[in-house]
Amino acid sequence: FAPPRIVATTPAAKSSVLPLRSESALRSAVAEETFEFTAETDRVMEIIINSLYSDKDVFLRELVSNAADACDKKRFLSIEAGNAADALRVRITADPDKKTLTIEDSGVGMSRDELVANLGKIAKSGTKAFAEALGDAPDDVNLIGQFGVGFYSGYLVADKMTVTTKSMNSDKTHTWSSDAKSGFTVREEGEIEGSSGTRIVLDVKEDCSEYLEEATLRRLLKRYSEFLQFPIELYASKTTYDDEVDEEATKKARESDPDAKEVTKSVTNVKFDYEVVNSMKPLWLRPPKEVNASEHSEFYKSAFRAFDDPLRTIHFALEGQVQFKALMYVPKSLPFELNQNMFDENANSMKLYVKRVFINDKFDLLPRWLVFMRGIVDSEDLPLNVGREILQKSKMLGVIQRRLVRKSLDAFSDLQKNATEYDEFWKNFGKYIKVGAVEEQGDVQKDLAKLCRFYSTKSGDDQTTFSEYIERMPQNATKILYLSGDSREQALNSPVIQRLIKTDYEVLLLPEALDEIVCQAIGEVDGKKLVDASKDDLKDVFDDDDEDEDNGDFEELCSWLKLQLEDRVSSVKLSKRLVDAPAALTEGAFGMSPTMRKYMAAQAVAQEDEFAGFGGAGKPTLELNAKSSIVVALNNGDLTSDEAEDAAELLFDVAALTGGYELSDATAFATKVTKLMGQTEIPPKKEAEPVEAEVVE
Ligand SMILES: Nc1ncnc2c1ncn2[C@@H]1O[C@H](COP(=O)(O)OP(=O)(O)OP(=O)(O)O)[C@@H](O)[C@H]1O
Repeated sequence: FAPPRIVATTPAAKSSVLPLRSESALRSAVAEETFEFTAETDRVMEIIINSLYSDKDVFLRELVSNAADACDKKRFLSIEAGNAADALRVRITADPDKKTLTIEDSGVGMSRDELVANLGKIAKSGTKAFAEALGDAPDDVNLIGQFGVGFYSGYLVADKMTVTTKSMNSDKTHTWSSDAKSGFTVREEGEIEGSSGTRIVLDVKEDCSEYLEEATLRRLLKRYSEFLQFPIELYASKTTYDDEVDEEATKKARESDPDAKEVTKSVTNVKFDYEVVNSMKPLWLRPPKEVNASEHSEFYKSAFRAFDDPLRTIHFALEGQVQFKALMYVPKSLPFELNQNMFDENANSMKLYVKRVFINDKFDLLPRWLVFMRGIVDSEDLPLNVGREILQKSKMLGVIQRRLVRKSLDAFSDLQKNATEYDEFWKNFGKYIKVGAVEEQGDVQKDLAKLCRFYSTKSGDDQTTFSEYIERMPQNATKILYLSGDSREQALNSPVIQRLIKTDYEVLLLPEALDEIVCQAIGEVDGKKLVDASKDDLKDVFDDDDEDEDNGDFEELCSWLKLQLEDRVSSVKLSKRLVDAPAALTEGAFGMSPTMRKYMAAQAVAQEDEFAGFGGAGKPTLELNAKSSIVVALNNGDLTSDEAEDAAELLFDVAALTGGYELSDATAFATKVTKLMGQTEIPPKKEAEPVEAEVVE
């Protein structure tokens, strides 16, 4: 049955959510202003209209979630003001004759300024990032929601959108309208009695008429709005089979028997009315065991605009002094917003509800290293109408936070049981875990340390955990050694750990400054101290401290080198750690590794603060390899010669380069190397062998 044309007298219009005047009355209203979209918005709309055409369905999810958000806001504001909010609902009406689809809500609505601001520019992340991401996946409509361009997705199916809205805080009603090509107009509709709300009318494109069909709308709304807390009502047909008196048959029957009973017949009646299509039972209130994976998946996708399934689901209720229900998801991929800035404030997606009322998603329900988690907390005891600051400090919130962190840690540690899953997790969220290990203390830090992975001299392309490292440690060994570097290869090739590698003592290789900060913060794992291999004297590692500390036959060379390199080294001594390299630079216990020096210097530049110059703190020690031919030659040579001076400089520069330090004067280094190359004798060209001509028959 074809759905009817909607006229003013149908139940639909009578019970309109937003009590507006008829359309002609609206049109007669006053002055209209014309606006241009910001350049960014224009670009996004262009992308939406031209490239995102493969899954147009999402427009309905976007517009219905905006409508439900508006209802959420109104409910919250009404409670805060001590008023009862009137019936909150969202209504969807298709008119196949006019080719319009209308989405109405009785939410907060928008004032004129809000209309211009919210629907004139991109709400959140901006087009640049949007367009960049689309570069890789030009057809991925799921990105729309993630970029906060939800409203504009309406243009996937509509040539024109008209938004009529009345704000909770204003008596005036305004209409926004745009064909997405030539900016938008806003006009005032004059005073209209009644409550706030928004009505969006889409002029549906010729080739999108399926979105005017009841079956399509019902299917999509079921998918997208099942978990929304307000009634989502679709204007739909209802067929009833009623018994009616069959006059004709009754008359006939009574001709032969005047006392015959009325004859009835069954008739089909089709009525149109609004029908609630969602169950409105929040998922998190249901007993965890009764919610299956596909329900979680649907909920996760619709509540958090995700496009893949969650990696893990954490669903629990806490009873007792503090009561709340929580539902958290570990995402499978890094949420888009975090691509640009790993702690983007807008990326926080933990929603706080108090007794089923949405409060907001801006609370720090989790420490910042868990910013990637998505979820909902519904508290029974938090006050509904208290300011954010007070609530943020409340003890109850502290209890909730601790519990959420604990449950998250349990889930991560459970993930470790599945190597493939954990690899994926670590690739996406490893840096958050590391930041957590730096910022947390006590048991939480210990648990985070268990989740950390690092490259090592024995791990190859895989990474190792502290506990795997400890299992491989020699008996009685007490130190977990690490070395930072610009890259894994650079650390691996550093002369500082040559002998450790030769003697099979494992060293963690840390290619990022954060890794080193993590090791320093953790300090100790299962009683084994974490020690920087370039700072430690390694006495107990090599077990050969019988050799005394003095520099023996090299005493004079060491003192001379110290004088030569006075501004760059704090001391010069014979080394126990070297195998092939002639020399290495090492740091004292309180020194700073080259990686850390560079990191601090970069921070100082970035922040332009008092740390500037900090990178130069402390001088390293130059350690010499007594078995190296160049060191032996220097020791036996004339230290007053220019050649000895050059060799001393080169010795230092090579040690600095291989250790990951930056050369202070690269030109001087190049000059010396060029001079050396000049002394290299390259054998003369070999006589070319006469080539025998091939005989072609
Ligand atoms: N039905 C509505 N009622 C009231 N305000 C609305 C409605 N629809 C949109 N808005 C306002 O317009 C803004 C922009 O909406 P849009 O969907 O483009 O982005 P968003 O909802 O903020 O971001 P996201 O889509 O990522 O949630 C919203 O933040 C809201 O303030």
